[in-house]
Amino acid sequence: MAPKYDLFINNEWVAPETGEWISVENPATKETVGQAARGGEADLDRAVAAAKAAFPAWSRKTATERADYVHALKDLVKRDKEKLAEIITSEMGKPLKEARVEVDFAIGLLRFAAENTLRLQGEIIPGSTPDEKILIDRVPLGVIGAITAWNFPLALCARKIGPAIAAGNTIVVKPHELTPLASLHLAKLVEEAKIPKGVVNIVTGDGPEVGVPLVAHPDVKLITMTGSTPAGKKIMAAAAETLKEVRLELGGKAPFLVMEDADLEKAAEAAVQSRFMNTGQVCTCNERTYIHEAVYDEFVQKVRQKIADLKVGLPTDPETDMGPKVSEDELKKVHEMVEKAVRQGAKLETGGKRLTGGVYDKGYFYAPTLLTNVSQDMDIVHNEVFGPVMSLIKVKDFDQALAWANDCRYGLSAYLFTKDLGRILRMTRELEFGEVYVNRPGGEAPQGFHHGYKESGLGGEDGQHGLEAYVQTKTIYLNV
Ligand SMILES: NC(=O)C1=CN([C@@H]2O[C@H](COP(=O)(O)OP(=O)(O)OC[C@H]3O[C@@H](n4cnc5c(N)ncnc54)[C@H](O)[C@@H]3O)[C@@H](O)[C@H]2O)C=CC1
Ligand SMILES: O=C(O)[C@@H](O)[C@@H]1OC[C@H](O)[C@H]1O
Repeated sequence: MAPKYDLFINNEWVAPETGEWISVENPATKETVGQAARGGEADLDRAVAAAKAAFPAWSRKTATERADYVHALKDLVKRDKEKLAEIITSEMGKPLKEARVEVDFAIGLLRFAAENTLRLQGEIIPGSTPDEKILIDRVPLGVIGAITAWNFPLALCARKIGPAIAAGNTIVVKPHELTPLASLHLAKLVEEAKIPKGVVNIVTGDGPEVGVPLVAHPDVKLITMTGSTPAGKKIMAAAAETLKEVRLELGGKAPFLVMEDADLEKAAEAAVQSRFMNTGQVCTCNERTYIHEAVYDEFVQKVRQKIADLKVGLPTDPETDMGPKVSEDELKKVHEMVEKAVRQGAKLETGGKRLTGGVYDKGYFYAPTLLTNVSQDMDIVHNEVFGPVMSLIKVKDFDQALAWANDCRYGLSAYLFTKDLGRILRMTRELEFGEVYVNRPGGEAPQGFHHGYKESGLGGEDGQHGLEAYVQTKTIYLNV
């Protein structure tokens, strides 16, 4: 039977004040796989009050004590890896093998937070008199508000909960309304790990009813959000009312540069993987592939074959490489973008349509799509597709590739395939992206730093820099 979840507030499961629940749909079958409470503002207020009440005791625990709790949570996630992967797949549609990778990533994020909270060091600097010392301490902020997207239902939650609580804060999480189930299972593990009440609270519901009051709440000190650029801008503007810090992980439009000296086989493999992983629904996906004209034809041949080899099907089938889009709306958005690109002169090599027949009729399956003859002025080169559509653009040299890569309002990830160290060094200076993959496919590490420039966001997450986002400095002029 599909599970029905209440809200997780103060380590208790409480019914929403709205008296309503959201049905969560499997995008591969349209079956209901669970129900999550439709929270409202009063629920959110209760959750923030619980988090605020929990803060003094939690922040007074030693870093080691907090780390032990986060380790315990991580161990339970590890224990439930298969169960969590199944939940992710059922609510989001990514192939089970990718869902397992997501669980491993969540484990890595929790592990990093637990292992590194003792490294949140302060500073001692000379005072203004011989007897004075100035201490710059690092202290937690208080209640954190976290808002997540649907493409990584578990990892995005872990990415925010781990460092926030390890650093001594308490947290209220609003998962995406399409995919709340993995985070609710995580809430059960928070309970089992005996993390004290009120430290982690999960309020499900949609953006206007839970997200908006979370951002507006005066007792919430920092908002960390993953999602679209338009929503991120609204959140930033709303947070200004209470002068809250915001950390925003937003859209991307990653360029993938393939130069004439690249290992073409590896580049083609990585380009396809980085485009079609999670059905193209990752902010770091290869959204536009720039290929040097000397190797363009050979590269097209290689990616055409690799795309033809992709098996689209039920995400629970071990043979499946690519599952459905997450929703009907998302599928339509992608299809309209492809149609527009073709109207603007792109050549549709393969795909470009919804898949039908057999299992496809039940879900939101879109054919892996290849567009050639794409030019820099087309809309598809500038707007985030977030779907299984590969756009190939021919460039005459590295200068043109760099210029076109930077001709973009986003600045999260980029890819470069070349053996030329001079080009690699030049790219480090000139490419306007916060995360660059050189001669490898995408996929960030928990110890790295996931940070977008321009309209891709603000602040960044992961690693030591990401952990430090959850503390503020306190300057103490110490005189005895
Ligand atoms: N950065 C990324 O990795 C992601 C980017 N996207 C992009 O966003 C597009 C739309 O996806 P959506 O799910 O509609 O994203 P969205 O940005 O609307 O939703 C993300 C989260 O923000 C919440 N939210 C939305 N508006 C809010 C507001 N004003 N105040 C507080 N919370 C708010 C939502 O309830 C959800 O939990 C996708 O097609 C894709 O292009 C989607 C998912 C992840
Ligand atoms: O939201 C996104 O798409 C990214 O932040 C994504 O989250 C987990 C993946 O590893 C990231 O690329």
